[in-house]
Amino acid sequence: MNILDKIIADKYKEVALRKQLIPVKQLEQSVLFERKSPSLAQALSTSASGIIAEHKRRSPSKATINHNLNVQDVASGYEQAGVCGMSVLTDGKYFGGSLDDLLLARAAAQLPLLRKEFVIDTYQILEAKAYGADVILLIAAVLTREEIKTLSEFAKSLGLDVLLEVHNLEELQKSVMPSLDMLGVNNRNLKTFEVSLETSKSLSAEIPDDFVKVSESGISSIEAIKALQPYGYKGFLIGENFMKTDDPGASATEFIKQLI
Ligand SMILES: O=C(O)c1ccccc1NCC(=O)[C@H](O)[C@H](O)COP(=O)(O)O
Repeated sequence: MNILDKIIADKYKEVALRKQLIPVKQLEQSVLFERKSPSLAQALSTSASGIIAEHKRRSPSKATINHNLNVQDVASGYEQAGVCGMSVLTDGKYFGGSLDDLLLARAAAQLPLLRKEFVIDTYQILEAKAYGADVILLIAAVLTREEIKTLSEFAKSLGLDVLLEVHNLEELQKSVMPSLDMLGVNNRNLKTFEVSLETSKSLSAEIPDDFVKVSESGISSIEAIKALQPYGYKGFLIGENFMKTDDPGASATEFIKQLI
């Protein structure tokens, strides 16, 4: 079983338990349900930098990245740096994140927030809205076309943007549909954890122009972004490169200053 299969098997159990504890009605009563979400896709399409900066304590490929930060400080630091959006990992077991992280990021910053989660159920999209997200991630590798359609249309009905993540051509071809806003190519091979920007480069021509293109993972230099821009990428999801520092906001500020 690869890591993604393990994460998803755990996620089905977790979501079933969460549903028992907090009914849908209660999520819908969150004051954040009334909030109009700013669009990350729109922010990326008009931005000179296109940075989506991530809050990431640890991951299956890196046991420790940074456990010494407050998510609220990271969120306000990223906002001051001028990033287009922030990605908040909410998975606990594999990434050390939580929905509370999302809520605290929401309280600290106005920028578009992505709930970075392994979404397999509409319930998680209601949670995303109730805890202040503006964007959800759907991962093509773990969803059927029908599931992608149901989940993305549900997210759109709540006013959320949808980022669909692919790793290869097969995943891309099965997933393209109008209820998606952004297509993300993940440069990390989830079997070997190796990262290669070639994945983004080789898939770019297959992504229809209607979608904002996002390159994800393994981006740690201005040169990497300059190399991806000619392939049409407008968004760049960066986690570890900022989070491994003592002050991710300051490091994003310096990065963007050099980029634009
Ligand atoms: O990061 C991992 O090890 C990982 C393993 C299995 C599934 C997903 C994983 N990462 C999620 C992400 O997509 C990244 O956190 C994100 O793209 C940022 O990547 P990086 O800049 O390389 O930290």
